[in-house]
Amino acid sequence: MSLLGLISPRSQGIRYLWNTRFHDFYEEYGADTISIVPWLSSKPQIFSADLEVMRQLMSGGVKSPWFRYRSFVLEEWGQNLFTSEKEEWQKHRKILAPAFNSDMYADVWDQAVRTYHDMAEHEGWAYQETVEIPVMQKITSRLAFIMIVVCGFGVEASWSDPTTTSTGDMTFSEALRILVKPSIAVLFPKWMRWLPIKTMREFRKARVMLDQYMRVQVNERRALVKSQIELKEEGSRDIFSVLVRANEVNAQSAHTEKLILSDDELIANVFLMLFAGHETTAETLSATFALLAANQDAQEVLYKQIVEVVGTDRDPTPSEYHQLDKVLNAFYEASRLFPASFAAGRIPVEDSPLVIPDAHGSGRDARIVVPKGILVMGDVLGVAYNPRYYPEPEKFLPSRWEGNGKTDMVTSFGLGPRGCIGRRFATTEAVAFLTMLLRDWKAEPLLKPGESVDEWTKRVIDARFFFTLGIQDVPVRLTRRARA
Ligand code: HEM
Repeated sequence: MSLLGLISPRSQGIRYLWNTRFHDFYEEYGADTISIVPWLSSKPQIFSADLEVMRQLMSGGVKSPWFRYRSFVLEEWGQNLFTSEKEEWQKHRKILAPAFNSDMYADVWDQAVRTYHDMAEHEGWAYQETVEIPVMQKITSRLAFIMIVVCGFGVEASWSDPTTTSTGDMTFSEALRILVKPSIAVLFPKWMRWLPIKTMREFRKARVMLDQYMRVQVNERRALVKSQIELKEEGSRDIFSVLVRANEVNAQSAHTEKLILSDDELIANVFLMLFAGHETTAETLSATFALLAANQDAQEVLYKQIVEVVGTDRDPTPSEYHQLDKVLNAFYEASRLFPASFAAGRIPVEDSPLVIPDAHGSGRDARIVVPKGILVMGDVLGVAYNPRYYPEPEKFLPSRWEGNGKTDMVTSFGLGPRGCIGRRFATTEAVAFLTMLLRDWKAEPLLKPGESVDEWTKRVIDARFFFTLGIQDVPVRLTRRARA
């Protein structure tokens, strides 16, 4: 979409995709894939809410001619798994994938449980019967931040760490928080960071500090990992340590020496985790709380399963993840209704065929060739609200994910070999945290004076856009559940 398109009242800016998700847009043209031809200037674009078209665009691995639309935010730290294509992408994926293993997920689970206890203690919830949370995102964002800092970087972080920048030197945690909070600083040209504006100054300082810190860390961990390998000792399980270790092992092996990341690439990938995994998880979790608060029956189903599986007097263990499938399904359903990554832009690097299925009875599939350089937008929101795939798409129905193979239809984490590498990281964190919180508390809408639940739902269950799609501020009231 052009700048003019984004600001024109007819297009309603970036909310256009949200406002058209109920398919009137596609129905108007009798197709799930349409082309948009600008009146004055700029190239035509193709939009598709068809799952088959999305598969062709998004699933491609090393051979795919469909390159991702460039993301300046994710390029901030250099080439990484998200921004690279073809053989370069394959190299990054092969090195990173082993870090996402069952040990790491067990670590994520334990850390999410620990963080819940830490939060309850520091927020003073222990002796309260009700807790009012004006903005749930403040909780989920801090959780997601701690998770990625501890399990991604291997750095200690806790609920009581300061959240604002002190006037003295920044801590590592503070600097990360500045970079990770949705800031317009990343969107402006780099020279603008030298302007005498507080946000820009802080951003620049945090950026420089983290860069220096990470370079020292790479060297220190490399030395540590080398000695661990020699002594055949087990290393730490955070992503950073696992990557440094994989790099060292590969560097020592004649067969895999091509699978080595430079220091810059290593750092770029660790920061990518922070960006790709923080806001996405925090917003989806907040949406899950909002939807469960507005749908008490669905919340009771989860509560029942949590008590059946875990009981009320011990913490859940990582091996119970699969038994808590109703909790996972609620998170999946929230990610369908509020897909953080709401559109998948792809541009072919050569003229490329695209099959457009006959979704509305036109008689046959269309086979087109998309010229090199034309933007094709996989409309993730359009698919998520397409009644051909999800009956009554606007309803929050976690039970739609029950049954064998149903979760293959989860599109909110991407598709195929280029799908989200952090999917299990996010779902593990979510299931562990939801289990802990919903076992202790019943979540309900926190209403304004005189407001009804319907009015709350209208106000809150609505999209908000920044780098990703999120939900409006979620105000929730927690009431303590009686323990058996
Ligand atoms: C609810 C949480 C999350 C959602 C909804 C989500 C969604 C997605 C989607 C849709 C893609 C594919 C985008 C495309 O093809 O254009 C993706 C890719 C990716 N995600 Fe996530 N993500 C989440 C959490 C995470 C976490 C926790 C991490 C890291 C710890 C992560 C790391 C990545 C990376 C590195 C890629 C690029 C993979 C590749 O290109 O091979 N994500 N994510």
